[in-house]
Amino acid sequence: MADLASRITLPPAAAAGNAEAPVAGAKGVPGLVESNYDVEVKLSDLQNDTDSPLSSLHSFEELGLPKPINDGLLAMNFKKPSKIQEKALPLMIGNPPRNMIAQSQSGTGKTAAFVLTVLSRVDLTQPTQPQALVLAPSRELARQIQGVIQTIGQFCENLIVEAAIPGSISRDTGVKGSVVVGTPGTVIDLIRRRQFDVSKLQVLVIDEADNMLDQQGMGEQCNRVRTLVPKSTQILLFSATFPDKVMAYAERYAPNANQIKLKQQELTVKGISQMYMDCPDEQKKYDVLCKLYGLMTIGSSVIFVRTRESADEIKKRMEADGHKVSVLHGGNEGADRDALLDDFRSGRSKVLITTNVLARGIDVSSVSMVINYDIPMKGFGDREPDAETYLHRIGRTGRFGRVGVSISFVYDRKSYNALTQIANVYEIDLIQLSPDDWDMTEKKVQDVIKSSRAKPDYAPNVLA
Ligand SMILES: Nc1ncnc2c1ncn2[C@@H]1O[C@H](COP(=O)(O)OP(=O)(O)OP(=O)(O)O)[C@@H](O)[C@H]1O
Repeated sequence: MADLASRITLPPAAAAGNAEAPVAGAKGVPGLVESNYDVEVKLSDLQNDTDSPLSSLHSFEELGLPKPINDGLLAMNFKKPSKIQEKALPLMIGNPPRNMIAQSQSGTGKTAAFVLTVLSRVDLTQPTQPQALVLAPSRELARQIQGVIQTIGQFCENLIVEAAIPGSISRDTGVKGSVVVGTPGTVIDLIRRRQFDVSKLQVLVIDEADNMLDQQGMGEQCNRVRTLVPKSTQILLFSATFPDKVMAYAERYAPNANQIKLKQQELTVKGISQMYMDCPDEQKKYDVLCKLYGLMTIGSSVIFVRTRESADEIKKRMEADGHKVSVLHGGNEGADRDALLDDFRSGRSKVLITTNVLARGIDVSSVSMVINYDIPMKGFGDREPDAETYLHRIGRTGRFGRVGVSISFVYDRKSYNALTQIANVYEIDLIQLSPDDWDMTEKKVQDVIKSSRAKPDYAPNVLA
């Protein structure tokens, strides 16, 4: 297994985020419980470094957004825009409205970029008339985005933000929000049952657009939504990844769009130290996972596995071995899923086992470690590595300048080859961890995680 091992040159991620000032997350988001644990980064340095995706030359005020929106940004403690916010916002809020296809690394503030556009377009003299629709691939992400809109929009009088996710709107009520955030299946059902009037829609945002427009997945549903909204609706497509085969379709979905794209080598986040563990066999993967438990609970951790069944199975085994873990996947009831994620956000649970359902978009700033217990593979045949999902999974850590560790487990030729291919796609050098030299493994992981200087109590929204 020489290929991966010979590429051990990634500089310690610690260098990317020298601890100093706490960074605001989506704190105080209504409906979302916030963590009392957080890590610190020197954001001011990153935002002045022009090579960083967090940098900008301008302030939010220079964008000319209405005062209530600027007040919301202040309340979030967003001092300066990130690069994607600085570049995309002027193009999106201008008139006449133009479509946008925007790509930026995970955790760099794409949500606020489209949320500010949505808020600048809605006419709140008609607060119950749906005017903006945001589509997301999971209920968890839809709820999170709803919370961000409510927080940034907290000074926008009469703003109503509704979630259109399974179980959120009963059959005898209509959608009564100026902004609606939902999952495609539920949104289509609501439109078909005439509970959701889309005739006055100004903006349609598709978050995680490459995933959403993929014809193997929710592409058909998103297409239907597109045909149901007015032709003049401004279309905004956002993601950290846009593989070529989806990009061609995206350009048809959002014609004449302004485009902000990244090169393949720019996609990884510098603050994430990407490591891998070469395990002797499948059984040892579990043993190594348990040994890592102490390191996982320095901050919070997410363990990604391939199937719901293995998620449940690993939870059972870990609990029997005395470890406290929780599990969230698509087989759980909606209300349970909400409660499980709220517990994880608040730090009540610190190790979350999940499937790809949480691979995209979820923003929990205390996550300092991501484990790929199974390497992500595409489709049913499991033949091809899923490089996009890998990037989104590891992007659950290292949010907005923070540092974090990802550890991918390999144990046979197939998993090893898959990880090698993923590393080649992004031209990344993975750091090898040895299951036989535990002292060194602990040191390598701790060096990164401890450099993020975990604080026991979170000081909400205060930037030094
Ligand atoms: N200008 C800003 N200043 C400070 N913090 C910010 C700013 N913009 C966004 N953030 C914070 O950065 C974090 C990551 O933002 P966000 O969730 O929008 O990332 P993203 O680019 O959508 O990531 P992903 O690709 O994983 O969906 C959030 O906690 C958000 O509150």
